[in-house]
Amino acid sequence: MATSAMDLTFSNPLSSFASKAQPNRSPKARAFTVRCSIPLSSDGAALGLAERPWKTSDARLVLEDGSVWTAKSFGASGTQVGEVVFNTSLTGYQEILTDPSYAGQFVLMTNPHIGNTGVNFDDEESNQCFLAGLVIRSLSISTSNWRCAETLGDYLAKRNIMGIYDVDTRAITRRLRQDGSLIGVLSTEDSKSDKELLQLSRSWDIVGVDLISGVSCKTPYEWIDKTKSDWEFSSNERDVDALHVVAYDFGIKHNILRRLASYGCKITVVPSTWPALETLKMKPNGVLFSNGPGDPSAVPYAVETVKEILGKIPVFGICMGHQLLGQALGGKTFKMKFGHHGGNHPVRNLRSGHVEISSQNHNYAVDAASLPEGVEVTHVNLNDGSCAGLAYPAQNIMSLQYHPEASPGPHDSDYAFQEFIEMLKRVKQNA
Ligand SMILES: NC(=O)CC[C@H](N)C(=O)O
Repeated sequence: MATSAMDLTFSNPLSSFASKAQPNRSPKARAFTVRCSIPLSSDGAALGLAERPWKTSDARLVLEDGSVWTAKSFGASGTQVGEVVFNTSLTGYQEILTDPSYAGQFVLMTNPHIGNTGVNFDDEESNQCFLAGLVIRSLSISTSNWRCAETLGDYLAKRNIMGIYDVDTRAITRRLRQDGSLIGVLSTEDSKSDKELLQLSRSWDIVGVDLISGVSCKTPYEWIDKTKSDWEFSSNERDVDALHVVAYDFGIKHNILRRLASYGCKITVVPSTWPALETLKMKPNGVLFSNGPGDPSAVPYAVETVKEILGKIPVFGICMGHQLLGQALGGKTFKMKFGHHGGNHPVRNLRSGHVEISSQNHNYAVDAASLPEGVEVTHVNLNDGSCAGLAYPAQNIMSLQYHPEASPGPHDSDYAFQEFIEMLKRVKQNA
């Protein structure tokens, strides 16, 4: 049946409350617009019944444990293999889709309703979607957000990323919690049997694979963008005499760079294979080792680079960067059962005693017991007691297993950037 895209404007039932509470709010905020498709009869008259504005073809997700989950497809079609992980964030699916650390993984969102805010120009965490695919319970029939530029389905289709909906995400999450992360194959191709897909899932692995070389930039570049005014909740002190930070791109999220720029840093982003010697020649005030996908044990060349820089320049490691630092200091990393993926992980800062709610995305962790003397565990994940942060003050080293740039997620951990800046200033003053 033919459809006609149209905008429907509704008055906001909360508008009288909103206008009393925030008298300066623009009148626009009192109405909202829903983009939807109305099925048309042959003579073009609207029938009044909403029809789903995306194609609905059948898809299967076959897990390595032999289970087969039928679903509807959106985004790209085809056959794709990857590791299935669940993410408990309630918001921020666009930042999650563009987080390069998800390369090789299917992200299953536990929040059942996804797509309602569409996608926009501001929330990209990188220039590409590197994840294997998106698994959700229900795809929103409409988008209603003032920043929306495109529907989620169109966005994924253009980036050739597969998505499925109408799948029992609670049941799969329980299975992953019980059995650990599983490899899966997602397919829209009827010609492939369940058995073939199962074989494919069992012949693929994510452990021991270097995934950072596929997502890192190829040549160095300068970064200047800052976070917007809604992030000015902390001091964001701007130094006239800017601190120069070299950021190793293992799959870096843009908000890490935006936060550093907002704190007054001049930033040079370098590829994962950039020699330590070249970095030392640049005489930066600090080095950042970024987040990144995959197994930290599969990238010994990156650990070597970190080792060559430690003790010579103050460093900050985030997520993969933290794991590489742990290894460079002589510690070990291990694969967790199903990892931490979400915007609601409680972490205790052991120095201040404060608990922060943090944004996390990792499947590996540093084994705190393997770390040499002098290395301090500064943060602990309160869900499972795993190591969430390290410091080695004698060598001006600090790191976090989670995401202080909080995109998406709560801003509780932003102070870590301030601590990094203070460390750089201290070292600079004492030089
Ligand atoms: N966000 C990240 O940097 C992830 C680190 C690593 N790839 C892991 O899964 O543990």
